[in-house]
Amino acid sequence: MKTKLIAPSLLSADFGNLQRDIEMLNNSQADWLHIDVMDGRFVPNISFGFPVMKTVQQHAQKFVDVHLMIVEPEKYAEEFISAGADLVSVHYEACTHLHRTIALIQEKGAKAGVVLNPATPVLMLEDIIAEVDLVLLMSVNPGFGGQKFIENTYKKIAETKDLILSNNSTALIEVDGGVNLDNAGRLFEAGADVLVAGNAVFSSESPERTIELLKI
Ligand SMILES: O=C(CO)[C@@H](O)[C@H](O)COP(=O)(O)O
Ligand SMILES: [Fe+2]
Repeated sequence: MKTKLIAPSLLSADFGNLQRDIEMLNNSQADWLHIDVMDGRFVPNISFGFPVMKTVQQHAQKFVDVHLMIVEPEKYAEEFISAGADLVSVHYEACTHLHRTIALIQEKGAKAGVVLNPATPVLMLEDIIAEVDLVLLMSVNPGFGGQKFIENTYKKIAETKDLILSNNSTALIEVDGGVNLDNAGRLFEAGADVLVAGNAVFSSESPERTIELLKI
């Protein structure tokens, strides 16, 4: 899979014009569509679930990247895969049986990612890194778009890269939260493969142009 991928987050899209925004992304250089699912329990916010996923499935022509910010994600992962998810990422902090949940996602035909909150150390992944397709590093505390990027993420990217290399893993590194035109280049240089961008894309004058610029 090629690196320097951009995954615009639909959380910052115009929900009254969701189909229009998905079509805009289809016609842009966006590589993935990032779908943030929040349950009001794992994070202090509620976003959307299956009805919105249905709209995404009907219109998206891009790889669909689902970020589950929910408790007991193992209960819902399969339904998100049936609804069109190509990749399902679950939080380390939300999984009692992470190994089982990763295997379940892969058995149901999707790629599986593990997500770390800003305060969770990378070393917690030592015994799961060989199994996952992607590590998603949160660079803000999950729950909301438009927050300030946490600088400690650069250190965590380097640690994740080392962990991946020392385990002969092919996992991608994705960074999510506060990504913008000022930090995207440095994040790719540090070793990120995929950058999620919500506010930076959707609050810009030209989302298509911003997506192009985020790759430079
Ligand atoms: O998972 C989350 C937030 O919890 C993200 O995917 C945000 O939606 C990214 O938004 P920006 O920080 O880029 O505005
Ligand atoms: Fe996200």
